[in-house]
Amino acid sequence: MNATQFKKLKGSKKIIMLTCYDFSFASALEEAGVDALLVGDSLGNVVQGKETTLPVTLDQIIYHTEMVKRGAPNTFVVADMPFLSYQISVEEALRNCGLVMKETNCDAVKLEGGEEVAHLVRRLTEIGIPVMGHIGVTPQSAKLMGYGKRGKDISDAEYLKRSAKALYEAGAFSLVLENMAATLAKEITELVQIPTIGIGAGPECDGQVLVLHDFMGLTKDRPPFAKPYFDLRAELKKAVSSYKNDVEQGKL
Ligand SMILES: Nc1nc(=O)c2c([nH]1)NC[C@@H]1CN(c3ccc(C(=O)N[C@@H](CCC(=O)O)C(=O)O)cc3)CN21
Ligand SMILES: CC(C)C(=O)C(=O)O
Ligand SMILES: [Mg+2]
Repeated sequence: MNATQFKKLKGSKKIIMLTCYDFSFASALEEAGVDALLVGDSLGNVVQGKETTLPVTLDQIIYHTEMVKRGAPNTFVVADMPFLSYQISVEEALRNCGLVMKETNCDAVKLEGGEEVAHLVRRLTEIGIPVMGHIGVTPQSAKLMGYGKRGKDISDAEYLKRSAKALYEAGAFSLVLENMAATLAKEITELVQIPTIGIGAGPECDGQVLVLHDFMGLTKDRPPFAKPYFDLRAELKKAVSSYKNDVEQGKL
């Protein structure tokens, strides 16, 4: 699937997306039938144990994306551009996004920001790099804006709607809507002709994304909107105790 085909999923099916950071999970998630994998800069939190996504480097995103695409060669894989890899200048952004495409075989890049990055989305699209936008809570600006729900007052809601429109018009093939009022996410989903992928943005988006470790019930602190579908922490405790019994009873 290419990004133009991905775009056409709007209105035809709900898009199931998870984050992923390595080969084995990528392979298992492809087999499980997810539509798309995001190599999120959330790897800073769930893989590296950092407090924010800010320390994640371009090399780390390349390293993880290359492994994920190898594990899921037939799945749409998006690389999340890390902080400072696309904010300095259009030239640096084109070089860094291009490098990710060259070195990982991924299918698209994602970058955070609203109308203020639309010019960059247009340039990337012009050179053949598909861009997924990301508005609402944007963790790379959490030191400035925090993680609180977006779009609660009229001026923020207007900014987010203008931004969705600007990113769509600049050529973005899809938009992540993170932690925003569900009514606003619904309006944005109706406003743009590209699929919206929600996380904490209510049920009316065209698809949903969750951080894999939250989804599996592995993270201790997860955002209030992240619903676990498995209790991996509890299952690991049970499995370790069963392993311990086998070892102690000389069964191995
Ligand atoms: N494990 C994990 N899951 C995620 O979904 C995730 C990450 N990490 N790291 C990158 C970003 C950060 N995200 C977050 C993190 C926290 C809140 C959160 O706690 N929101 C509260 C308000 C907190 C505040 O006001 O400061 C809320 O009620 O919305 C939301 C999104 C989503 N992303
Ligand atoms: C939460 C998703 C959308 C993300 O950007 C990430 O995992 O880094
Ligand atoms: Mg991210």
